[in-house]
Amino acid sequence: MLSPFIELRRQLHQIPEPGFQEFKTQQLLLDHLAKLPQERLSVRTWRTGILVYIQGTNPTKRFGYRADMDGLPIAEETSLAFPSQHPGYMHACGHDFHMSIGMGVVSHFAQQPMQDDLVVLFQPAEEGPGGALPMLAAEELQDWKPDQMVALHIAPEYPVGTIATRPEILFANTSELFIDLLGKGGHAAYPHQANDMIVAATQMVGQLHTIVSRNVNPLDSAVITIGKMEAGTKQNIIAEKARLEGTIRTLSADSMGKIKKRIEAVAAGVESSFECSVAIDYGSNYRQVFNDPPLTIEFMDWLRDQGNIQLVECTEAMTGEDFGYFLEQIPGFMFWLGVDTPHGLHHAKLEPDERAIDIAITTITAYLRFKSDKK
Ligand SMILES: CC(=O)N[C@@H](CCC[C@H](N)C(=O)O)C(=O)O
Repeated sequence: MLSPFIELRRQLHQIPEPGFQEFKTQQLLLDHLAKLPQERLSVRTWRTGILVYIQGTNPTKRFGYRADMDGLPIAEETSLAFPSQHPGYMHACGHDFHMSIGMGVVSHFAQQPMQDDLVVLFQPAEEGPGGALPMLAAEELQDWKPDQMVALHIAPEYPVGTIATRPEILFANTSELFIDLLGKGGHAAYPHQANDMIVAATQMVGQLHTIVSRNVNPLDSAVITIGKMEAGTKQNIIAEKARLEGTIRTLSADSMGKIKKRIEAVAAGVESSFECSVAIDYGSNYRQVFNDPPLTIEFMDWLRDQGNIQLVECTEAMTGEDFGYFLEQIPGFMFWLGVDTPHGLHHAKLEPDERAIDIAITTITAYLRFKSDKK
């Protein structure tokens, strides 16, 4: 028989929704919560998110676990028997796993409470525009703010039964990047009477790709990726507009500032050489995920003592996570959970191994109980 949390994951997998539109997801989670023993549970909603308070038996502290909720605009290409029912949307970053693990943690402590209190947060919009910062500021969280936070992210590259983490920086600083170029359209046969924004945009992409290699210290990692490019209406019309959409990733906050200055200089150059206008919008920006060193080292030592998990001390990743905002205000850490699949995060064929769900629930509940009993 399937574990109830694998079943829940399969239901969640079928209803991926964009950030702050996780309406069905929220309802499904609320329905699940309603079926649990209610004596120790209090539930609040915030926008499309949910906050669950589980009262301990003799609390002196409040722990927190955070799961993100949104899906991605990817058309699923997996061979799963329970694919997305929302065309063009997919849980391709494991948030269906993160939520079902969160529900597993709630369910465990609702039935077998620990001494301390626990708040489990189901947070919308991690992929953008970012739910963590407004959730942290929300009234609903103010009197429930945890003293320590933990979160996980699925990791396709590690076998099931593996946990990878490190003290200090785990994930990078990120900034979204939206660039709108406006020139002059015209007839394809009269290029001299127009300013072609396809040519300007492709030149600009080339120049943007020199920034990391030429302007950033090679010992300080950074990434600029343009993931989307839009321009033109028809093959014989010169494009008046073009739009580039991308993301910037850096390990140091200093490099993020430098890169933005260079992007603005490149934009000014494109404006003057193509006689066009270039508008830049940095969208939402996420703080690095900085794992509290003493808590992370304590967790890693505890994991080693358990003997049932393969612990990897990993390097930093250039992925971003708005959980970084939680860690800026509340000590804690994030870790990678091995789900062993050949396709990476944000891939249409991502098929994480579901055995990792129960492993994560067992590990997190045992760790929180160890922390709670350690007084
Ligand atoms: C773990 C993961 O894949 N996170 C996302 C976070 C998105 C950040 C933001 N919307 C951006 O694109 O800069 C990631 O893409 O790393």
